[in-house]
Amino acid sequence: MTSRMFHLGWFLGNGFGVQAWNQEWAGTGATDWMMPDQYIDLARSIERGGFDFLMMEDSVQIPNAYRGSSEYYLRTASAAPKQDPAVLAGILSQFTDQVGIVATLTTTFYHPFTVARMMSTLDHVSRGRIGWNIVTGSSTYAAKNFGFDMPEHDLRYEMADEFVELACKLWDSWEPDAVLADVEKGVYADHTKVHTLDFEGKFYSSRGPLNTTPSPQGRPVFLQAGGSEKGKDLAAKYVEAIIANPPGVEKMKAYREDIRRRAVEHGRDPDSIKVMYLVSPVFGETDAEAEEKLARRDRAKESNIEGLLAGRSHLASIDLSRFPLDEPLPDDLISNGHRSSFANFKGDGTQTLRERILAHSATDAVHLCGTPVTVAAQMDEIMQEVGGDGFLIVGTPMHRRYVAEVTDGLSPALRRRGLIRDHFEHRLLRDNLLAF
Ligand SMILES: Cc1cc2nc3c(=O)[nH]c(=O)nc-3n(C[C@H](O)[C@H](O)[C@H](O)COP(=O)(O)O)c2cc1C
Repeated sequence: MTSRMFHLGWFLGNGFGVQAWNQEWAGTGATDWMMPDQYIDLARSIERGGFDFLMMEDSVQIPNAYRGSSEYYLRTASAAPKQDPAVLAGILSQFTDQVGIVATLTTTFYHPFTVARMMSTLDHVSRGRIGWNIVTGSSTYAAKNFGFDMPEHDLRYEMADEFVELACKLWDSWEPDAVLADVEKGVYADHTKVHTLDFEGKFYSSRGPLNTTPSPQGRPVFLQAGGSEKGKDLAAKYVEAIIANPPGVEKMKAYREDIRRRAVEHGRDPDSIKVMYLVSPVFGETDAEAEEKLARRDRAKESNIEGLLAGRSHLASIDLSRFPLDEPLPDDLISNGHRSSFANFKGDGTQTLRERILAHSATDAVHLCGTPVTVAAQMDEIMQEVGGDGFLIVGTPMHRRYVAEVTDGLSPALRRRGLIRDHFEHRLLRDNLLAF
């Protein structure tokens, strides 16, 4: 049986932040992280490697969850400092031609008009290659930077729904043929085709219209990564790609079936939403070398419990230093931050916090390990089992050597099996993403 092609994205998990700054192979990351160069190299490499898009994480705070302090995060440059991914998206669009560029912008802290205008501008300057990772944010401290307390988890999704509705209306406020640019007659736009909205919602209002013209894609491609019930519903209603991290092939399959069912309930074609699974493959010159590397990484986790706890505390907005390491977390502990990821992390209550922190991976739905040829075969088998639609590679560690392993090792191996594109058929990100 011939395998179906699948999609690849690259997830820049620490956004426009400090990457592998003090590790082997980090290059000049410690001093140059705030400059665009390494991201330009990354974007060009994944374009060569046939990826659909580069997705940049974002958050808008210096974390303070672990021990109620920013000490760990600032000492280790963990999740902070960080710059605005939308600025980087604009730069990357000028150094690439075909790959999609996805920026994260939060619905909880920004205004729909700001996001609609920003995305429209980026879609223009990239000639139709922009995506928006729609997130509701998770950190109490981020909310405080904007002067309010973090709204409750499900309420944030209700706000996000109205946010996207209004943003769509703003993108549609110009009819497609409103721009004439008639130099001879001296008429730029037909004002009768540019409409005010006078939108009055529960959370947002806006007069409109948008003060920029319709962009190549009309609106950005929508992506989303929340896996709670509300998160999945928002995704099923609006997005073209959902990022997921359900552990193991069976759960991956069930997750995809669930999303496709929800999409149908929203009157959509289930093939118009791609489910992409987080993975961070480990490569070696031989399978044995890759296994050894993976084992070394697992051993390194054991000596970095504090770092792992601090990371989880940040994502969950819960100070995990308060809980005994050798007992399970309390049953009734739920997160107002990354709710579904935290529930996955907690497990079924039979393992202690220490066991969970060592066992759970935030970046791997399944473990991929071996030579590029071996990993390509593993991906083939998993995708056949799951049914689609692709993988989102998390660069850990995020440095140029790892990028090369993926784009110049794995991508050619996947191409030889006919699993990923060998050229971009279309100009627009949406068309490439929905092409198969
Ligand atoms: C792969 C992945 C990427 C994410 N990227 C971001 C991000 O850049 N910024 C952010 O605030 N939240 C991000 N999130 C959080 C989700 O979008 C979502 O808001 C969070 O997981 C809570 O949703 P849930 O409770 O529905 O799971 C990400 C989650 C995942 C799994």
